[in-house]
Amino acid sequence: MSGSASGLARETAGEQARVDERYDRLDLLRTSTEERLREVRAAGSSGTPAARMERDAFATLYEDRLAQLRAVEDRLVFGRLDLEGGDVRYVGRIGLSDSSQEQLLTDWRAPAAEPFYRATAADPLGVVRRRHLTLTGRTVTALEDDVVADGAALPEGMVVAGGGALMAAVTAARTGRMRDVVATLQAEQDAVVRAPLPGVLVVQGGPGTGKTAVALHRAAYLLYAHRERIARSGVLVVGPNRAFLRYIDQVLPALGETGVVMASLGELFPGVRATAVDDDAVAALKGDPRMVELLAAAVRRRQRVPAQPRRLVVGNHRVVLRPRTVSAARDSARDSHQSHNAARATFVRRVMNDLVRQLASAHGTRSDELDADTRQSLEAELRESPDVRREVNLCWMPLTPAGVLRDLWAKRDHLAGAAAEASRHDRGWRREELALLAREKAAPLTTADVPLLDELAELLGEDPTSGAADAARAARERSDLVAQARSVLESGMVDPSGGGALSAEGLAERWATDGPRGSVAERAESDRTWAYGHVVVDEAQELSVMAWRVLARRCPSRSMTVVGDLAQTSSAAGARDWGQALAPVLGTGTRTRSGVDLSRTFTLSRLTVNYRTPRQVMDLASRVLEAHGLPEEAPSSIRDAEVPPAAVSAPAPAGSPAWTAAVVDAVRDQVVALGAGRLAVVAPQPLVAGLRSALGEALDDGEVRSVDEPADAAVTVSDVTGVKGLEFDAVVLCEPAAVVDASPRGAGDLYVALTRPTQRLLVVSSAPLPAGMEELAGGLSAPAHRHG
Ligand SMILES: Nc1ncnc2c1ncn2[C@@H]1O[C@H](COP(=O)(O)OP(=O)(O)OP(=O)(O)O)[C@@H](O)[C@H]1O
Repeated sequence: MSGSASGLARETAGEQARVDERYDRLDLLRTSTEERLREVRAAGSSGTPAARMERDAFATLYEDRLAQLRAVEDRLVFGRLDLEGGDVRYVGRIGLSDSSQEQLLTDWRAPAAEPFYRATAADPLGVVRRRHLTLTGRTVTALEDDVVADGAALPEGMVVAGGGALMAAVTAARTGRMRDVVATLQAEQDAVVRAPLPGVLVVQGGPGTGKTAVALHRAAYLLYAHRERIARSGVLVVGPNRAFLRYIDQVLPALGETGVVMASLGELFPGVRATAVDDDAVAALKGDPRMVELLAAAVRRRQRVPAQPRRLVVGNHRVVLRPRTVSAARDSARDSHQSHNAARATFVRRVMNDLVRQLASAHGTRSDELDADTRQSLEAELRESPDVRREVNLCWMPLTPAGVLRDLWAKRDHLAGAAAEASRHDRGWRREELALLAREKAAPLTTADVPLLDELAELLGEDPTSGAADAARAARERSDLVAQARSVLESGMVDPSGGGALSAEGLAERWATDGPRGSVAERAESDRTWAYGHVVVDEAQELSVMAWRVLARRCPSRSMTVVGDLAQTSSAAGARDWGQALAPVLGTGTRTRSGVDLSRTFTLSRLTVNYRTPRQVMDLASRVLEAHGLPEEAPSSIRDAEVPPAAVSAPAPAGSPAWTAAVVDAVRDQVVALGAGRLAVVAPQPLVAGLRSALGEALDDGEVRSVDEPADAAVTVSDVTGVKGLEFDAVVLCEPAAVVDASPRGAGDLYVALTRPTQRLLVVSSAPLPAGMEELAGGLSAPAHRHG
């Protein structure tokens, strides 16, 4: 069933008029918000502090609203539902109503929009026809209809347009930035997006199944649907590295959400931005649960008892720091079960008591006769003594996480001693393992160090002398200020112009839950002990036990969305089983004294359709998956490749000049064949630098980039780790056998590399192709033949 050409033209013109009406409304809201912002700013910095704070608060609010209204420009309206009974509902990025409060546009996250994603012929949810509108700029360029109700039930004269909004979206050339998929979210994805807030939801899905897309849409959905519960505590999205976060950073703003905190694993500790990466084996050790005991032992070993009594000069007198006294003080400080820095006060008090007694008797006074003033002056005398300060500090120093960690890696005796002590509680540490962990004191902190810093921060507590304490204090002060600002607004100061989205009620309600925009993000980022309302983890299969422990601390409510693919695990500390990986989050093994199991469970959802990779490429990747016995089934693709995957055999060993020339030739051919679009050259790590410089010389200036550079480069050269989670129109994969051999999880890496292209895959290899790729090997062509 389909409409005639003229019927379709009429239909399109009708939709255009409706779309124009909604953009007009958007324009009006923007103009009035701009106007209000101008007025607030024009008032300048005059008036009482309360009035200034009030204006600041309004300015933030208007800026926030304006940013949101601007962010939804692209594809503001994308859906229409024709409902039984004749009602029509438009679905778009935000909710809009006209001046008489008639709903013009339904926010995609509202319950009323759900049938747009969920209605099926079997369960039409009251929908007769679902229409996808494709816009270019503000112009309607295509319509596509699904008849959801029984065709016979269609109202007379209803036009049904063909098209392919999903196909158009998945075949579009990639820009290097992820786009939202709100217009074409599929039912299995929508079910994940709208899943209930509480608990741990694991989304297992093969490559290209939209896990990242779904995770981000879910964050936006939760902030909309449960704003009152989580806006104040915030949502944290964790990705593997900065390049990945840059790739996804436009999705949430386009969905109207700007206050989400995005962090890579290396940024989860306030004040640290670790980008250095350890070798696999070292990272695996740093992610090992044995680290918990090792770090605890390292801290305990910094609570020292001198082997011999120490004579200390205090003015003209002498006192003795006795090992027995220090040992007793240490025991009572430890018994307080406080963190190291907090318990130091107990330790010092106990030691000082003994020293005060000695000094009193040196002065000829009995300590049991001391009045408070005398006691205070004796203590002051002791504190002024450099000997006392030094020796007491040596026994129980205030410590910082970074200081302890650097010392642990740099000082052999520290590490060996802590390992020996930890081994009493835990499986022992082998000498070779300790040798791997050793490092120069000046070496930069790595991403795998970050969870260890967090663990140490738990053991050490706040160091009153460190910058972190200042930052936490500043965050608390800011938080107080925000509370004050909120109360000013709540005390009756409302927007006098009223009406529309910024009505008095709306404003008051909003301030009660939100505070000024950015404030949650700012506070959360600078406060290690911040408890997020929800945490979303992408590429979750790569996280070590130690990293999961950090996330468990950041999210005491354990409301989490965890997305990943066990078949793509490449880090040695990563997951092979979700239940095991999540043990630190679920509290697995936690029991009450009477044996009641307190551990939580998680809900598992699966995504099964690959929207990225063409069928022929995915088939190849599935054969690799099977041949190497990787867990999980490959997803099915929704479209065929225009060009099937191919392989060329390189004429000389990898890395040689002739090999490099063959790769450069292959890349040049692909760039030409691709036209517009992005290409990745993926190679084993040792070959990356050579390829990057050869391609830089051979191709046009500025065309070749590493993944760390701006993502819109035409050609990216990277190892597999760098392209994880990303996608490219074409991929030239070099030396797949070496990718497999490079690490115990090499087959997973090959699977990742093979599933990056949206259109073309070309393999260049000097060695025989690995298991699963035999069919491609059958078609191996020598470059000379190819070019001949
Ligand atoms: N419903 C959809 N409509 C249109 N495009 C979609 C849809 N779902 C996913 N995509 C597209 O498919 C591609 C893959 O999505 P995404 O990167 O989220 O997958 P992934 O499961 O995280 O993949 P990987 O595990 O390989 O990192 C993206 O380009 C995304 O925009």
